[in-house]
Amino acid sequence: MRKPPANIDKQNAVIRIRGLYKSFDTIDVLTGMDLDLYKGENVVVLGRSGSGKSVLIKLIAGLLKPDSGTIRVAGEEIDQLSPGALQQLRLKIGFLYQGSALYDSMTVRENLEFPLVRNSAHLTHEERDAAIREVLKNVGLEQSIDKMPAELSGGQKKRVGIARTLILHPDIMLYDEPTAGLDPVTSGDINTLINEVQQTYRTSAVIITHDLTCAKSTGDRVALISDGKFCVEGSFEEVFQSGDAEAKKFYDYNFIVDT
Ligand SMILES: Nc1ncnc2c1ncn2[C@@H]1O[C@H](COP(=O)(O)OP(=O)(O)OP(=O)(O)O)[C@@H](O)[C@H]1O
Repeated sequence: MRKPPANIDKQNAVIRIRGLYKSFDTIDVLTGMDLDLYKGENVVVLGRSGSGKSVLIKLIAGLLKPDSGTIRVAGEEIDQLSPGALQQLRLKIGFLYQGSALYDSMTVRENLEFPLVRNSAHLTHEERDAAIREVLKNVGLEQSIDKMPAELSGGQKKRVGIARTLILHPDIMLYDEPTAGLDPVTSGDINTLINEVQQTYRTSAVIITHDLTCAKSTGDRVALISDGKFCVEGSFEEVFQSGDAEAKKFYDYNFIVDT
């Protein structure tokens, strides 16, 4: 699948990262990374295992602190924010964790109600119910409202995970390997959903993945990490026709589904 064109505002960077460094003990993970994510844009971040993709999105979400460099999210420099202000900013960010991170002992409805009760306490019971039904409809899972996570397939769990982040209407989505562990057809459905989310909710997104089909299908721009920074970025074709040695290795060992 080819990425449908998006409405991107190049004058408006919702994430701006400059000179980002992050180390753990003796490992230098990010070594001076720069990145802009524009309003309405999906950027796919590719990189080998251990190259720092998850560290990058945890830094963006304020879950880790940088050693140096700046990260501006929605106009705020996150390192400078008080805990309360960071909490407020986080409401603008939807984070889809690799394992979807659903509460196993709660139904789908309860999983979606949880963030609403915590963060939108003013809503009435009826308004909460309407919000849950609307978001489930938008991810194609209205019928599963009373199911337990154990009764759902991997793809359905991802959909509920996406619904749970969307219910707070985030401006920015961070997808951590959204197709990992899914078969190619279900992965294709998730890629389609990521693009629908971009259009319906006007989100900007960072999508980290190893999956080049996902990159090609969902990325308005693709950026490849090597040695702690981006070695090449551009459209999918630009990156993989660039002649960059890391991009070539990445491409040669991937299986791309062309539908
Ligand atoms: N909290 C932490 N403490 C110590 N080291 C960490 C921590 N988080 C990440 N690392 C290290 O940082 C490096 C980058 O990890 P990261 O999870 O970002 O890789 P990744 O590119 O997401 O890999 P994968 O594709 O396998 O998920 C790894 O060497 C990892 O061991």
